[in-house]
Amino acid sequence: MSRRIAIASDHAAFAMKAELAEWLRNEAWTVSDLGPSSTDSVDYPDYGYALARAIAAGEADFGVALCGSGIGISIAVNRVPAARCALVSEPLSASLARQHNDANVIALGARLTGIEMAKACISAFLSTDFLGDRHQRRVEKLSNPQGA
Ligand SMILES: O=C(CO)[C@H](O)[C@H](O)[C@H](O)COP(=O)(O)O
Repeated sequence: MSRRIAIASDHAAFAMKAELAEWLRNEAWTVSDLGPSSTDSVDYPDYGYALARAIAAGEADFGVALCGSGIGISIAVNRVPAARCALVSEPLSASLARQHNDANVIALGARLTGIEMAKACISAFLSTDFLGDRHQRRVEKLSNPQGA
């Protein structure tokens, strides 16, 4: 299995991004840090789109998207059709996002979720497979918002 993961944030989650990137590298993931590179104030859509484009281009298998609440960047990521981003705050939702939704990006809120809970969510996400079957049909419909 390929182990390429991209991570991006805004300023509010810069410290969490740095810690999670180092942790993921220690967990044997090849990590692409898509920024930002400082705590200067930035706009989460810019980084969410960069992360989603990396997923769409096949440059990463999974993504981690971070902002203060996780809300803004998850909305941005989900505007790129190839990305399926799940905002979570506990590990069961992270597992279900993989099992039922084939999510390829996990979003977390650095101002709401502690670092150890964030790691637990990411561990659950990355160790869980998509179940397919009836969920496949539903996930395919996510790529066709105009309907059949
Ligand atoms: O997008 C968000 C809220 O939906 C994030 O929490 C952002 O990180 C937040 O809006 C940034 O706020 P700031 O006051 O500019 O730090």
